[in-house]
Amino acid sequence: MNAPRPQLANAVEVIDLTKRYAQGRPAVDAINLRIASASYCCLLGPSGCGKSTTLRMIAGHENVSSGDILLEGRNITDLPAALRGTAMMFQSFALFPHLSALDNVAFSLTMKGVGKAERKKRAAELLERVAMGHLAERKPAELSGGQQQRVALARALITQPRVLLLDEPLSALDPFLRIQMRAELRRWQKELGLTFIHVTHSQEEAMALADTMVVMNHGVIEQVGSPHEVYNRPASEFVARFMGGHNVIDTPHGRVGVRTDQMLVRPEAASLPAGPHNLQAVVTDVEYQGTYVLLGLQKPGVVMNAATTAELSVMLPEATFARQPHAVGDAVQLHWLPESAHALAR
Ligand SMILES: Nc1ncnc2c1ncn2[C@@H]1O[C@H](COP(=O)(O)OP(=O)(O)OP(=O)(O)O)[C@@H](O)[C@H]1O
Repeated sequence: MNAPRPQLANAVEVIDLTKRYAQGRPAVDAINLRIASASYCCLLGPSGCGKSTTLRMIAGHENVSSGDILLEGRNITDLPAALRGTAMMFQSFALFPHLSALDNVAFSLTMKGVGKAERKKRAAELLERVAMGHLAERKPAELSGGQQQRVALARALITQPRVLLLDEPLSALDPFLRIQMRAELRRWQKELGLTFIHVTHSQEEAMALADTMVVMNHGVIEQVGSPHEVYNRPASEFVARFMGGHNVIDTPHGRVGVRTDQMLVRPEAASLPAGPHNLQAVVTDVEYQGTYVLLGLQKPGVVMNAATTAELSVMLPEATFARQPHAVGDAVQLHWLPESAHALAR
């Protein structure tokens, strides 16, 4: 009998990983990252931040300029993609249109020289596992987006990877299906006990899925943490603005982030405790959003015209707004508790 496989703390470790496509700033600039075994990790950031390049280097689809990639302690930096223990699931699922679901799943076993009967058996088992056994003979065009995703998942899993790499896997789906499928991905990850590394530009998607979020910008990692940590304690001004739901405010003690739902709106003349936790402001926008009302505000004295955008936002529960409504042009004071303000690095 085989000894049980030791549970290694890190599935993937990236050390000083750099990718330089051309002269100038590297696309990925000496990043260091540890991704825990059997966790769901989301690489998140704006277009061009280097998240796909990072994923492709882990997959072996892109050479590294310098640095190392370890998978369960093995240095895989220079191994071909097929020998790494990773598998990739792409944006549009990249299924072969002329092959049935079963043959799509079995395909990479053909490449490995596995016999036909064995290929079909293993592919059929995996399709059963993703609840697609009854549709095994259908071609991709005869399947819904969600069903295609399950086939793509089965196809990626047939090589028995230790780590599944997902490059914007939900972006081709309509918004309703996207939410359904992300719940399914999360469920599969937990059930299979595999490590998933998922690239997305959507903060909402990353927060819904990730055990660990890695926020990137300009080829470097700005912050690593659980969705709760990243949302509640953004480390930098970039993370606070990128995650949304925060105001970035200059105080005499430096720049701070305050969540828009942790700001209180008081009348202009209200007497509030002195300190760096108050601001005078003028309401520039009132947006009804159902369970809450979003106020846009500017500092007093800003000349308003059609192009003026709100500098600050406050999210008020609907009932709070109903008790004390505000209209565009109202002068108010904003107030927040000292513990709601978090220092931000530039
Ligand atoms: N094959 C390539 N040749 C040259 N430059 C590239 C290549 N691939 C990516 N880049 C550049 O490297 C940087 C990072 O690109 P990358 O695709 O990793 O970003 P990304 O965050 O995944 O963006 P997106 O969300 O738009 O896919 C960008 O400036 C991009 O233009």
